[in-house]
Amino acid sequence: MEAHQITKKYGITLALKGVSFSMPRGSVFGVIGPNGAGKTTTMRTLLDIIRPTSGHASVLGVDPRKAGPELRRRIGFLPGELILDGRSTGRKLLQHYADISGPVTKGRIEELAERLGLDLSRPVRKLSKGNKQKLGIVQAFMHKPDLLVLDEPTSGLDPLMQQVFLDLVAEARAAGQSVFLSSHVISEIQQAADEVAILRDGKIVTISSVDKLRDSAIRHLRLVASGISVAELRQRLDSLDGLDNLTVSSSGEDVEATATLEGSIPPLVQALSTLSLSDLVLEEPDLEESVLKLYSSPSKEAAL
Ligand SMILES: Nc1ncnc2c1ncn2[C@@H]1O[C@H](COP(=O)(O)OP(=O)(O)OP(=O)(O)O)[C@@H](O)[C@H]1O
Repeated sequence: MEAHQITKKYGITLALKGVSFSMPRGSVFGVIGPNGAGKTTTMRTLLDIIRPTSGHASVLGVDPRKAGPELRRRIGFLPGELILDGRSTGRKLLQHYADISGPVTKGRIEELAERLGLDLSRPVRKLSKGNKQKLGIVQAFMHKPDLLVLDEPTSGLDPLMQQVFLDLVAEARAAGQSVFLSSHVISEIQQAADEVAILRDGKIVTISSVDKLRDSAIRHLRLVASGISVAELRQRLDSLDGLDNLTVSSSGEDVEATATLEGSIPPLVQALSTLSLSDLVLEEPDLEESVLKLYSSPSKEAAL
């Protein structure tokens, strides 16, 4: 799937300001961004539910504006706001969708429903929000489409069901299907996606592999040293690249320092090598913190 400089205006609101990306077939591509960033609008233009103001896209190698039901059948779409016929039972509704976008392998709907703990015999109007979302997930996955487009797929799902969903994504990927998903949950993107785009204010701020994003993420540092003054320790750490939010204080005989570290570790290890340390903690990179920084900081507008 490819997008080239897509813009979308709603009246005077410029919802998309030139969105471009390329997603290799068979990969899982995640989009994250704050509310109103343009995630849903991006998906809708890719699926030709709405027309872009300018720019163009290619979906499964086809221009979605020119493609008909044949392309739609190759796509499984889970919209952010599901509108379902409340009078039908889940089973009837899914059968109806299967008639439109099938073929669906016999037993597939039941298998997915069972894995998600979804009762297919209940009228849709009596289902909870999470159970309606499960129905949406089943209809997106059931016909094993070449491309899955999923808008906030785990919204309303409990942690156990979120894991089932992640399993379904992993299986789709293993079967060669492509997955384009949006999420507010960074850990979910981290687990599910190969690549992640961060969308902010109608623009892609960063496209990066999840591994690269993790490498560039912020770590928290805490150390306790003895035989050194507060001023000396501060001086030694202050000059390190990527070290921020440094605090140094004395506690009895010892000196304690805390900081955040963004970037490589060896210079830090070298700076600490001659210290007499009684404690040293360098936490797991905090992807969430790095991403939230990208949501708001104008200085990070370059691809990682
Ligand atoms: N039909 C519409 N008419 C007018 N403005 C719209 C319409 N749909 C979206 N917008 C505006 O376009 C911008 C992008 O909205 P969009 O729904 O794509 O964001 P989003 O990233 O999906 O947000 P969220 O995380 O809250 O779902 C917002 O400023 C929104 O108010």
